[in-house]
Amino acid sequence: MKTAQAESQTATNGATMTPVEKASPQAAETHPVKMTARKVNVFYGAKQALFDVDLEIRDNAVTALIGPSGCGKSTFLRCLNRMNDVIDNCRVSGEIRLGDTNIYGAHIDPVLLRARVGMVFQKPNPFPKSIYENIAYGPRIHGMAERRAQMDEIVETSLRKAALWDEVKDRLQEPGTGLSGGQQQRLCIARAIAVNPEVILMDEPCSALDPIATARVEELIDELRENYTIVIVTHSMQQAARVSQRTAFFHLGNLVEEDETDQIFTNPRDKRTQDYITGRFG
Ligand SMILES: Nc1ncnc2c1ncn2[C@@H]1O[C@H](COP(=O)(O)OP(=O)(O)OP(=O)(O)O)[C@@H](O)[C@H]1O
Repeated sequence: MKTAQAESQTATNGATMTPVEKASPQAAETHPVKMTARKVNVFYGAKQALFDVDLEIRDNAVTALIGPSGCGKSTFLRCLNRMNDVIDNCRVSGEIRLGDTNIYGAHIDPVLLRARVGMVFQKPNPFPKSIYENIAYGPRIHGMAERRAQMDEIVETSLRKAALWDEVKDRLQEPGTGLSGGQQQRLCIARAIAVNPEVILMDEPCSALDPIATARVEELIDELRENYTIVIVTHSMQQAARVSQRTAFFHLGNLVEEDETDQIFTNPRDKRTQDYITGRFG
């Protein structure tokens, strides 16, 4: 695990945009709220990992979750599509809404929820199937295509949205695992897009990628926010500054502050945030 200071010295290698160049046509605080967390507490057995987290996640914006290792970023991310349900000893309390829907309501099917709130993981994890089948799998189990031509269209559209189509259109029947790491990660993003999500969660999506592949995925994230709500966990403050409009800083299981990204990095309200962004602890 790199310290914040080491990170700040190295992470710029993958940059295509600096914070000042970042396109921010409109302050994200004016965007409608897409997801709302209220008094979220998470326990792994007797150990509490999150404490009364309140957060509003804005539509058509990228929200970055930052903070030192073990502060609860991934735990919070997994609350947003109930991925913590699959961890045996994990218990979540509080309320999380997607639009008007309480996602922890008794009537909610987590499989359908995860189509609306998709996830991209740290390590690219394509299925051991063809590029085509990686994309077609989700739409098929959700009954989204009756005919082959419809499925072909979903596959092409998803790959285009993930900026991968031109690189793979002539080898759709080849294994997804044969792509480069960066292409595999874009394939995983295409796979998430294929089931028409509203929100895409990304847990350190570039940590296994080289600087060029990182830059490509960051550009893609910037394009995707036009149509999706994106929440990204990152250890890189440079990445948070490059790709996000809102940033939430976590420390020891508490959400310390959340604001416009520029505000967090130039004028944080809390001393803990200040200490973290200046590399005093990591
Ligand atoms: N499956 C688990 N079982 C028990 N404890 C867990 C589990 N997952 C996470 N934790 C604990 O919960 C706390 C928060 O972990 P989490 O992975 O959410 O932090 P993080 O900020 O994402 O860390 P990192 O930056 O290192 O990935 C940590 O103390 C961690 O050890």
